[in-house]
Amino acid sequence: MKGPLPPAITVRGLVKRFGATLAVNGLELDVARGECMGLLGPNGAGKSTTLEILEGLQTPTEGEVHLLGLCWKKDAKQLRARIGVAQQQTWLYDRLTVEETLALFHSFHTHGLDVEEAIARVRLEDKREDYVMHLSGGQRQRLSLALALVGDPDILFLDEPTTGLDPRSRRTLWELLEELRAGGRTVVLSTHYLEEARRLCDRVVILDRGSIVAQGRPSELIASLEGGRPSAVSREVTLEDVYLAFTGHGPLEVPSP
Ligand SMILES: Nc1ncnc2c1ncn2[C@@H]1O[C@H](COP(=O)(O)OP(=O)(O)OP(=O)(O)O)[C@@H](O)[C@H]1O
Repeated sequence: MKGPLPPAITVRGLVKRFGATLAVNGLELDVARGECMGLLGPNGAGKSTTLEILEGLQTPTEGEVHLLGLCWKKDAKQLRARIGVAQQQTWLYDRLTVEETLALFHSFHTHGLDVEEAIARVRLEDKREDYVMHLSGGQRQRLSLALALVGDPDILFLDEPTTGLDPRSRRTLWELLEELRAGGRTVVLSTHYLEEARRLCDRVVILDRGSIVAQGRPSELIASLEGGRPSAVSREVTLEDVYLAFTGHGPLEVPSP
């Protein structure tokens, strides 16, 4: 008899050192299937390093990482086919069109979305025949997302998917990501935009200096600070307050455990 499906991601005792720098310091993480989890934290907190280890692009110094019950050491080929990655700066061929770029990436996969479907998912139909070098920043980001989706992955990793975009392009991308979420895919994204985390993520993990300083549903984290609101702070507590409080820079006090 088949047992329950393994969780999307489990991380145990993850450590990554670069020389004297401790980039990730004993991380423990579980991501359920279909969950959208956000990694937040100040510059240098270890978000990209953590994502890159999950994506198989870096090897951990210590610890265990399992994705869909598989691990990079033994099951790299299988895992490659089951994850999609959109990095902060995806390297693209400027002299290919949108359609050609997707066809190329599609050819790397044995199954997945067809090119037309991937183009439609990110609403680039009217840019299909444009060269990549003529795309705007937001259109490039949407193409990167389509490239991550073309293999129809079980887990999608997005490293700061909307950094550098204007507010309208950011909103367009949020709408696309909300649709993906609704489709039940597991998503892990890193972001500096708290509004993005609040809008898209079921759960956020706040990292600081390689360790988790807080985690939970955005609404739970906000509620956890409500009691510590000093009278000087009469407005509603926001996710920004949570972020600042847990990284040691905010006006609200973190409740003692
Ligand atoms: N290849 C590397 N060699 C040496 N140090 C590194 C390397 N990659 C990351 N680091 C260091 O590890 C720490 C964590 O970096 P990381 O890029 O993971 O942080 P981050 O949270 O993604 O930051 P940001 O928000 O600025 O992208 C930093 O101190 C960084 O300088």
